[in-house]
Amino acid sequence: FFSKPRDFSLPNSSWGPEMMRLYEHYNSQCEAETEGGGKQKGPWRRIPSYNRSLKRKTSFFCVCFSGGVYLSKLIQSKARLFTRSIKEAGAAFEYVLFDNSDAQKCVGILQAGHLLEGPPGFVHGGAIATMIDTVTGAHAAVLSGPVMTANLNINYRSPIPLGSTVLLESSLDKTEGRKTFVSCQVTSSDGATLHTEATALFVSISVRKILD
Ligand SMILES: CCCCC/C=C\C/C=C\C/C=C\C/C=C\CCCC(=O)SCCNC(=O)CCNC(=O)[C@H](O)C(C)(C)COP(=O)(O)OP(=O)(O)OC[C@H]1O[C@@H](n2cnc3c(N)ncnc32)[C@H](O)[C@@H]1OP(=O)(O)O
Repeated sequence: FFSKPRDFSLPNSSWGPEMMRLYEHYNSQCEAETEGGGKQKGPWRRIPSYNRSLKRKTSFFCVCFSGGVYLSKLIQSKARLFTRSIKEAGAAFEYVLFDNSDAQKCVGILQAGHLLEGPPGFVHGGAIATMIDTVTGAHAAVLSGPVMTANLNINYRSPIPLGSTVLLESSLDKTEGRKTFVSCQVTSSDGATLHTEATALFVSISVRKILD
């Protein structure tokens, strides 16, 4: 029943204690206290959830060759960001991203819901890849503006139990012209278990070129 864009990165009733603990840990560092007792910007910044609001124009190609204006418009009007497409709170991807521009790092806190099952009791590898793409992609976009994933290389080290909360940490490796290289580690919420490691390459794009 949401007619307006909503910020999905804020706590809801499905968030468990570990999700809340990590959220508070980073959120409390979004503001720092000055010597005079006032408030100033802290090292971390919460990234509000991205709500798709682009309207594409219907091209001549769409009208004539790919299902017509109706299908094209219908699909576009229903389009939603994949990771925010399941409405039941806690059922799939519950996550929040924080960015630290001085450290050139971005973290994602993920609580993996029951619809993300792969092997019985564990999170699907594609869902893990989706979240790595999301955290590294948002990080690259913060650093370099509009980008697309050109390469994503993942090593799955230990399975992620369904329902658990994990931390995804993205670090900038280097930028070279239009290319932004980042690395990502997925660990258990206490940092004791390394679940997944990845490297990713993002290439800067012209949004106008893609939409046209
Ligand atoms: C409408 C788009 C809006 C974009 C909005 C952006 C940000 C929005 C903000 C926040 C969003 C928040 C959350 C979003 C959530 C998650 C992010 C999801 C991201 C994705 O899920 S996105 C979908 C999957 N993604 C694709 O669907 C890409 C298909 N692909 C292409 O669209 C082209 O392939 C492209 C554009 C990548 C490059 O094409 P191009 O023509 O612009 O550039 P070109 O080919 O010349 O490459 C330039 C230099 O990159 C090197 N290079 C290229 N590819 C390489 C590779 N694979 N390995 C090693 N090097 C590579 C070349 O070797 C050259 O290097 P050099 O300059 O040194 O010669």
